[in-house]
Amino acid sequence: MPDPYDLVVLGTGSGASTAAHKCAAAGWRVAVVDSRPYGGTCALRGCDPKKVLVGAEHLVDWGRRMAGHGVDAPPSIDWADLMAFKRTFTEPVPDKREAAFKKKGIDTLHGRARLVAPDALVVDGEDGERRLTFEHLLVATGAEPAPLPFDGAEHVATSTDFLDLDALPEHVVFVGGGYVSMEFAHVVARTAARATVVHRGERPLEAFDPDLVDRLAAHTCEIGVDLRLGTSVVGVERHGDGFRVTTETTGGERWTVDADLVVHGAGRVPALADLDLEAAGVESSKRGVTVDDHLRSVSNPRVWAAGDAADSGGPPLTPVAAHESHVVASNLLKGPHRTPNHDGVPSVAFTGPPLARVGLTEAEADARGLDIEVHTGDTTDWYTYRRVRAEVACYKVLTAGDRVVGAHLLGPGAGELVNVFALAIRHGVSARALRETIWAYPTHASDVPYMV
Ligand SMILES: Cc1cc2nc3c(=O)[nH]c(=O)nc-3n(C[C@H](O)[C@H](O)[C@H](O)COP(=O)(O)OP(=O)(O)OC[C@H]3O[C@@H](n4cnc5c(N)ncnc54)[C@H](O)[C@@H]3O)c2cc1C
Ligand SMILES: NC(=O)c1ccc[n+]([C@@H]2O[C@H](COP(=O)([O-])OP(=O)(O)OC[C@H]3O[C@@H](n4cnc5c(N)ncnc54)[C@H](O)[C@@H]3O)[C@@H](O)[C@H]2O)c1
Repeated sequence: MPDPYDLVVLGTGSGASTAAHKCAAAGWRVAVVDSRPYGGTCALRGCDPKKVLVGAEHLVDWGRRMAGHGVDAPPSIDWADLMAFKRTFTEPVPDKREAAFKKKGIDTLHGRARLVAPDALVVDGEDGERRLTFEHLLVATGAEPAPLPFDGAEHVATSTDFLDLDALPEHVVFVGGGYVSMEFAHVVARTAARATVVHRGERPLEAFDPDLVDRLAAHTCEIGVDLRLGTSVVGVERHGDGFRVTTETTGGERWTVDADLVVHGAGRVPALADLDLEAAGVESSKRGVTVDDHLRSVSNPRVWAAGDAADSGGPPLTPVAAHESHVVASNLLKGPHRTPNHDGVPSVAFTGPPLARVGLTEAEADARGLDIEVHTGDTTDWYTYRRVRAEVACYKVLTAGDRVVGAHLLGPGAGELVNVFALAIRHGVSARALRETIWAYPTHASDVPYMV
């Protein structure tokens, strides 16, 4: 294998792949390194397997809502079968990804990477340690579950463990009330099992519109999830065949709940801990590798970062990691000229129904001093939502003059519809243009003119 490399890429997920492929296509000598099977979080342990489970959950929920309205016997989830179906998506990924790298002439290394000098690293693999030197390094090591600062943290399963369960235990307690916990709790609620979410904040899904979150939170309780707000998990211990979870409310009251499984949904942090960045003079913060506007390390010009491991100001989401990988590739090949554009990045919590946002919240628009108009309403009695017997559906769209600056959607189809508003925000499509577009009917998008 040639050494030094023009580019070594740490990671094989969304933040890594584009840069590796583009630089190899330009004739660079490239190596990729991963300590886990190739493919990264999204394809193997995140978005893709999660959405397979969510798809089944939505089918069960829709079937339940339609029961007695032309549909008999709502479907039910067979967990083992669903997991087998999920694995048809995840299992082929590592070999396919590695073969694609190799086909482009990229060297593929397996093992844990650690920096040892400003231009060198060591890969600790099955065949022992191997030292590599590089002209450029891309850190795309992603994120990992945040360390939990309480006794018994070793008993807490990760989202990766949850997504690979052969059987779903009777009662699952989730620590935290963000994306992971809320999405998984809604899946659990559509099985024979029970879910409890223990969240320390006053609302779950804190980055979303508070009014829509309140509706979703109420619905979450209605479908049987025990949602404990203003409550922190402060300890987990073994108890019989399961676990006892100790919690404390903001008022200082202690409460315990017994669980068959406790799952970490308490946030993720950049996976930099054992990279030894200091050895290469690479500065980082708790949000990732400290980078300039071009995603280059501020302290070591050989080093670049993209995705969840980069302190780029972008949210830790797959499309952002992929976009940043493009930006790094472009800057590596043509010199630093491109900056990432994080405007109008949509985000969806795939609960049942999904909750989506893009652009600014009302509070963020106020903080920027924007003179906004708020278009909001309950849509459960609109045709689109009555037809599927939606129990909860609403929207809030923010405009400043003729400009759409934020959109917040809750209800079936929200995860697709938000992309229309993302297009408008990112490319300056006016509210008037959205009203005057001829949308296919009847579709979720055909409601857009009534929302702006
Ligand atoms: C359960 C879950 C669900 C999610 N759902 C969504 C969703 O629906 N939509 C969405 O947009 N985002 C979702 N995300 C977030 C999304 O998965 C991430 O933002 C995205 O995968 C980040 O890509 P990345 O390339 O930065 O990192 P990753 O895909 O995490 O890749 C990093 C790679 O680096 C490797 N690595 C780390 N350290 C080292 C080392 N020292 N040496 C060698 N290799 C190393 C890791 O093994 C990993 O393969 C979800 C995340 C989770 C956990
Ligand atoms: N649909 C999606 O796009 C999707 C899905 C899953 C994950 N993700 C990504 O993964 C990241 C991590 O997701 P997540 O759900 O783990 O974290 P999160 O940051 O969304 O939410 C975690 C919440 O847990 C709370 N918390 C922390 N410790 C606690 C404790 N001891 N007791 C009670 N509450 C506690 C925090 O206050 C926080 O609000 C997200 O930021 C997101 O970028 C995205």
